[in-house]
Amino acid sequence: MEHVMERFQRLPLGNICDANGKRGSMDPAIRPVDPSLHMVGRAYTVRCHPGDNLAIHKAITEAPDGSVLVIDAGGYTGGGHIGEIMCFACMQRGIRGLVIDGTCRDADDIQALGFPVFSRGFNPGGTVKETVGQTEIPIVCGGVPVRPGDLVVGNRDGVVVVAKENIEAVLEGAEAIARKEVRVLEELKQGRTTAEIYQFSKIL
Ligand SMILES: O=C([O-])CC(=O)C(=O)O
Ligand SMILES: [Mg+2]
Repeated sequence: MEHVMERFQRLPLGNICDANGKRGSMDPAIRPVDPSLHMVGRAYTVRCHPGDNLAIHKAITEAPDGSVLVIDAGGYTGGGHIGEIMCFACMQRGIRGLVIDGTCRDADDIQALGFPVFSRGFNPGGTVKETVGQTEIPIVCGGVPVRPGDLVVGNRDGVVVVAKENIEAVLEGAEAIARKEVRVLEELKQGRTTAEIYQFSKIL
C-alpha cells in the first residue's frame, strides 16, 4: 500500500479525478492551510457536533498511522475546531493529514508544523468539548460521501476521494492519463493545436 500512496502522491489531482469518473472532488471552499503540501492516506472518518471538537480528540487517539482524518463538522464556521495542539498530536500518532468541513485556527503554527490541513478557512473562536460524536462511520465532507478506508488525496488543487474498491483501477487510469498528457504536450511543442490533437476539428 505504501507504494500505491507514493504513486498517488505524484499524480495531478485532475488526472485522479478524471480516472475516478470525474467524481470525488470536494467543494473548493475547502482549502489547504499550506498549498505547498501534498497529502495522501486512508480516511478515518469523524462526525463531530458543530462547534464541539471532542470527537476529533477521540479520533486522534484511535486512528491508525497512515490515516487522514476526514471530519464532518456540518460546515460550521463559528469557531476553530482544530489548531496547533491537535495537529501536533496528529503528527505524533502518524496521522498523515486532516480534512474538515468546518473551520480551524492557529494558521501560522499549523503551517510551521508542516502538517497538511484542509478546511473552510479559519476562525480563532473556541469550541466546546462535550459531545463524543461518531468515528468510522460513512459521512459527507465537502459534498462528497466518504467511508472509512477510502483514499483521500489533497494538494493546492483541493481534495479528491476515491472509493476503497476502486483504488487500483483509478491509480492505473490516472497514470495512463498522465502519460497521455506528456504526449499531448510534446505534440503542442511540435506546433499542433489542441483542436487537432483531440480531433475537435470535426466539431469546431
Ligand atoms: O484546543 C482547541 O480547541 C483547538 C486548538 O486551538 C488547538 O488544537 O491548538
Ligand atoms: Mg490552539
